[in-house]
Amino acid sequence: MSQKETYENPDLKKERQNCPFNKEEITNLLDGGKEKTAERKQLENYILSDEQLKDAVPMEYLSHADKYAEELRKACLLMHKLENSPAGQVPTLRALMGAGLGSAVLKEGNPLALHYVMFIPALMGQGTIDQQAKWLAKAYNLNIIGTYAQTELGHGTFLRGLETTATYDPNTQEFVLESPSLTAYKWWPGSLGKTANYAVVMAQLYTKGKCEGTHPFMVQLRDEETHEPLPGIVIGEIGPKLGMNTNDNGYLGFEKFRIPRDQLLMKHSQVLEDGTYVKPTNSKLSYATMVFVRVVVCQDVTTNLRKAVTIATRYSCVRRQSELKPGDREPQVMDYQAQQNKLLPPLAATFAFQLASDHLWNLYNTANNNIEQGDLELLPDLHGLSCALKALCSSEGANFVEVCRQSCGGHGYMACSNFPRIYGQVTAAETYEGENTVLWLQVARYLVKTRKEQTGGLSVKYLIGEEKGPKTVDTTLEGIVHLYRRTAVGLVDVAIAELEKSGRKGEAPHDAWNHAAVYLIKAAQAHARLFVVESFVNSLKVGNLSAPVRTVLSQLCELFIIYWLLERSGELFFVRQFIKKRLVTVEFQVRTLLYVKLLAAIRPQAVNLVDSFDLRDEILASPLGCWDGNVYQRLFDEAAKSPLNQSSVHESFHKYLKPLLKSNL
Ligand SMILES: CCCCC/C=C\C/C=C\C/C=C\C/C=C\CCCC(=O)SCCNC(=O)CCNC(=O)[C@H](O)C(C)(C)COP(=O)(O)OP(=O)(O)OC[C@H]1O[C@@H](n2cnc3c(N)ncnc32)[C@H](O)[C@@H]1OP(=O)(O)O
Ligand SMILES: Cc1cc2nc3c(=O)[nH]c(=O)nc-3n(C[C@H](O)[C@H](O)[C@H](O)COP(=O)(O)OP(=O)(O)OC[C@H]3O[C@@H](n4cnc5c(N)ncnc54)[C@H](O)[C@@H]3O)c2cc1C
Repeated sequence: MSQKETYENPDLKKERQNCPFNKEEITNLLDGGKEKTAERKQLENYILSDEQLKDAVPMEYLSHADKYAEELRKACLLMHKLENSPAGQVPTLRALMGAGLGSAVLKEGNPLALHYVMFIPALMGQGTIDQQAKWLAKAYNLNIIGTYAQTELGHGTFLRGLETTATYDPNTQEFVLESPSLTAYKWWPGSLGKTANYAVVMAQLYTKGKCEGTHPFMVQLRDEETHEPLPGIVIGEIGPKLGMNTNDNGYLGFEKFRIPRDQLLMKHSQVLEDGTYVKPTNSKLSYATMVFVRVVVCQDVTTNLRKAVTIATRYSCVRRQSELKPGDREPQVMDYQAQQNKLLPPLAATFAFQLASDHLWNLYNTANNNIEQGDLELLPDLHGLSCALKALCSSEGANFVEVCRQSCGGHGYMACSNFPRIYGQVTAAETYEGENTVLWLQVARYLVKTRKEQTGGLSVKYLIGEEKGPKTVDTTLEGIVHLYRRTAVGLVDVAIAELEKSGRKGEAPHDAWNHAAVYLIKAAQAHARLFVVESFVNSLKVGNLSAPVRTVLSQLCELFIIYWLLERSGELFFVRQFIKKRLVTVEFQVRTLLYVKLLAAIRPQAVNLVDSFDLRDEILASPLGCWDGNVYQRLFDEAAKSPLNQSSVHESFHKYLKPLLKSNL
């Protein structure tokens, strides 16, 4: 029987009556078309109907090692199912690696994720045709399993500071890999601890006595039969983390470990037999794998946020608490304006982030195709935008997930609510693939350069030339977007002024940069927000939307844009001409009024909107968020699974508590 034919909480039922828009239209929009929705549903049925992929007990009750073994069992089973998948191989892999369908089966992280998310992309992006011919088929067929080993105990951010060396020996035509210190040990790579037997390793390349910087090397780590580490390889797992505990992050040391010359991935730079080094056209091409992951992380974080918002919104319409009108029945907590203020901005953000991530994905594909043809023109814009959106979506996403958890009161703190796992994954994305502050500073570097040199890519065009648009308060959506633009330009100018002030005081450029960091980061964040709001507004202008869907999406768009403006109103004060014209005060008052009106207007559609995400109960994995709203029964059922409830008196009572009770302390 489908979940929709069973019990349905009466409050949720009421929320779902008279929905003014077609939910399916939004589902199709988010999936990328009707056919894509059908394909996704088919894939979900195929995967989620398999009894062997279900958990016998909740993961929280397993030991660290058992969790890993259990997730690996399911991960391998999923790979066996790949062949007969009703969707294509790539869509299936994408669904299984990320926060959507994959998370319904592998709740604590997929031990094979790095193989698909970084190892294969690194081979494709960094390997020559010959190298791809040698390893790609093996990797796709899972004859070998790889990871991406870059970060070390001593350095994650500063890649030029990596210590692992790969020294070319022309006599044997081999590279000798070495970890010269404890801090040189690779530390963090996912799947490295126990799963992978190969890795793309980033190491400082030495040839003819000279260091040529970090380069990617294909390295076998374990015997293909016994899985034992090869002689000269020191390997292990780094231990429990805040989340993602079955990604088996690991450590790796090299003791004069030799690999053949042709295991340097040589698509962009080469070492010839005699040791001659051939430079790449751009030294940052070896960073391309990170760019790919930054792009997909934006989509992944958005999927996770959608889960959190669905759980919190449904729960808030089932939960009744306190008194709104004296003497009346306790209201649904969603009817408190304070609760709407918590949940409707993240609901709107899921649309804003998805639309911006779609833009980034398109830019990535175009830029990547051009790079394959030797045209690197789009690379700076791709780097700037991928850093900006990765940092924005993950940081705002993590904050929103935490707000969703809080909006569920005590029950949101339960492990079974799924908030701890969702938060663990989203906050990890604030750190991995470039720590966010570091990425903001990369964005700022691009903005300052563009503004000063008056040349840059599409995403920074607004920094070139004089700003256009109204100079007074304009209450249209376009007017607000213009305010965002003026703020973004204004903050870059403030940061540049700060840099120049330090320069006039005689500070060296690197010191001036450090002393302007607060302004630089604000400028980078304003730029990222501008891109997101512009994407949202522009997406609503085009496309084949029905009038009711356009109405509700426009309300969400407006709410989101105003929400951010109010949240970040302090930043308007940095821009001098806003204060001069008393723009800030007027804007603030007008916007607050409108914001509150929009909360009330969207409130009745909150459940219908999260329903349109079409996230199956197995993906939400939370008694608080299930479609039927049978929250209390499901919480009780979850508690029944606790090992502490398997006997009326636990053995520890006899061992510890009883002697204490009987003693006379
Ligand atoms: C089919 C399957 C796929 C499906 C996927 C589906 C779902 C997956 C979703 C989720 C994933 C799930 C699981 C994965 C989980 C975890 C994976 C985590 C993996 C990792 O966590 S893996 C390690 C990542 N670790 C970093 O992320 C290090 C950060 N640290 C850096 O990134 C650099 O260190 C930096 C940039 C800070 C300084 O680097 P530096 O010191 O060398 O730079 P420097 O300052 O000298 O130069 C500056 C000049 O380079 C340009 N520039 C810099 N970077 C560029 C780039 N990338 N591209 C093009 N240009 C670039 C600048 O724009 C400038 O340009 P200009 O000079 O013109 O201004
Ligand atoms: C869950 C998870 C999975 C991971 N998976 C992988 C993997 O598969 N492969 C891999 O190679 N790595 C992986 N990593 C490592 C990850 O990429 C690094 O942790 C990350 O890049 C941050 O580097 P760091 O740890 O050296 O932080 P640090 O750079 O030491 O950061 C510490 C603090 O210093 C600040 N800081 C550093 N540099 C600057 C600067 N220039 N200006 C201002 N502030 C600065 C940071 O903002 C931060 O506040 C993973 C990490 C996590 C958490």
